[in-house]
Amino acid sequence: MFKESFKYYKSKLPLPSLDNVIDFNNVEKFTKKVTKIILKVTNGEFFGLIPISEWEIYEVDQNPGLIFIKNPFTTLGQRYWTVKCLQEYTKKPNKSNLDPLNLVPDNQEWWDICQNNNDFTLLEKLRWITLGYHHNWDTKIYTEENKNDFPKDLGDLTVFFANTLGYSNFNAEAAIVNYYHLDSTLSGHTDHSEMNLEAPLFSFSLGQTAIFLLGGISKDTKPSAMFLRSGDVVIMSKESRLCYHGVPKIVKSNTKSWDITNCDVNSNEISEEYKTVTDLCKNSTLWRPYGDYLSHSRININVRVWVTKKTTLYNIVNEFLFVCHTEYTV
Ligand SMILES: O=C(O)CCC(=O)C(=O)O
Ligand SMILES: [Fe+2]
Repeated sequence: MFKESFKYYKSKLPLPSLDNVIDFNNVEKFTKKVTKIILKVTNGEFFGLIPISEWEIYEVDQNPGLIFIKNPFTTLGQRYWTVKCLQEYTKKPNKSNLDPLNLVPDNQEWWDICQNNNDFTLLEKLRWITLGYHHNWDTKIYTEENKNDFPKDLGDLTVFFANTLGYSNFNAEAAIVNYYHLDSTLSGHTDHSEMNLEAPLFSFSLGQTAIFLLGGISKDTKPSAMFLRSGDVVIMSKESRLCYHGVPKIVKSNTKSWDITNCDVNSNEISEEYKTVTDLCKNSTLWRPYGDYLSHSRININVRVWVTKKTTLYNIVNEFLFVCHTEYTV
């Protein structure tokens, strides 16, 4: 069933109908498929995010544990993470699919070469990078020998989401950043290599829109299809943590939420840690190549491992309380 849906949405001829794809921008149409979640926590702030009290959060009824947060990022927040994913996280010692191809000389950076030489071919060749504990694609394992420091800013962001959702001991230790173009797909898979399979996965999307499929623990379950747009956050927790998922199609978005200039692009209250990159984001000339990239690509940051097992009584109680305070139907 998963494969069938994947093929259906991937097809170019005939093009699929997108009528059944859950659209959180038009949630009234899907009241029988999603449940709105009201958080207990309403205060707390994090750089680049709108206040928690304004977050729109849903759970997909057919997939308990699949939590969707409709773009909680500000314009500046989306720009910040885009710049980090293209210009900084792509640097060594982080690993990428380009490493074995030897296309980037040791003393140079992928993003700089692409920009200086206008090298669109090299730009499009980047498909993934890994951060922290590097996922070994051949053995599908993480090891102590194959790890680097996890970026503090991305760790802090993910922990902020985890704490807000009731995962009070979450510790971001590894991530995969996926780079998609308009013809890219990601076939159905489960993420089961992590040592701690109880910890949720956090996924942050930027740029073009994905059709995301989430099925069951075997390929026999018909998956739910949903749009993931720029800024949307998906959390695969509980029963959904080990379910089959994939991206059969990228669709061109008709809005650019990373380009709404009257948002907070000019905001001044930015802490030192974020200042250099945010200055770049606010400068329309310096921002342009990043905006151009987003206009034909999608970036997905998948913070996916919590190697350390930190189940405490406090954790269990906290997660239980979170569930108790959430249920109500749209
Ligand atoms: O791009 C996405 O939304 C999903 C990525 C994913 O499933 C993965 O990196 O394991
Ligand atoms: Fe995955």
